[in-house]
Amino acid sequence: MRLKVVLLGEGRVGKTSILFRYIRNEFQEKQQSTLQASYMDKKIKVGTTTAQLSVWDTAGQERFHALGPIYYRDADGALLVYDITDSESFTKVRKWVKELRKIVGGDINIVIAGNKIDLERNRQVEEKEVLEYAKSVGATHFYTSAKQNLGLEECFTDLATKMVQQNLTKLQGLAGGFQPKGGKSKLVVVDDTGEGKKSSGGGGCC
Ligand SMILES: Nc1nc2c(ncn2[C@@H]2O[C@H](COP(=O)(O)OP(=O)(O)OP(=O)(O)O)[C@@H](O)[C@H]2O)c(=O)[nH]1
Repeated sequence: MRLKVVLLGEGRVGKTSILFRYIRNEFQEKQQSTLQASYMDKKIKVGTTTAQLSVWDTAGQERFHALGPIYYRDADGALLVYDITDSESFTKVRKWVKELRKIVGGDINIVIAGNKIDLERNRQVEEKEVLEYAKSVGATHFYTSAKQNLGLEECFTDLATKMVQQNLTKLQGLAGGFQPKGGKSKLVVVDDTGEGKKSSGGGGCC
């Protein structure tokens, strides 16, 4: 099962760092700003299902905001990242949630990550506010540190679990759609040649 995740959030909150730490276990103190979106793949196991995650990193700077839909419109899930030392970056999360719900729809899976938890002493975003907000929009919230490799496995596992469950439910729904009301499935052959009698009786082919 292939699943697409998009990382969204204000510039400098740590999206690229989260991606590099989660997939390659690398971290750079002087990570450059993203100018072009890119993605990395990772296999993840959820129960008995193996999913191939394509995790897309997007540019957070405001001037790139209009590009957002290109990356998120066919996403199965979004990881919305803010920096716990920057309250503006949390305000931006609220905007992303509204935008995603409006454009992609209510069923996109959302996880919120409060990054840079290693800088707790400089915290600007109140925990109570974040947790209440996350609950109100049906998202889960995790604290992460790309620098110290904290919370990332939990974050992606939670998002992957939601996406896999949603996909399995959709697949079951589709399979159910082919079941005739009577229960047993029947193959109905529709003859559109106008010579139905000829082909159905004789046992010959074509
Ligand atoms: N202390 C600390 N610094 C971090 C952490 N994650 C990222 N950084 C630093 O924050 C800065 C910005 O990180 P990026 O990963 O480039 O942030 P981004 O959200 O991808 O930024 P844009 O590409 O501009 O959207 C870099 O200097 C990182 O080293 C973290 O968990 N803790």
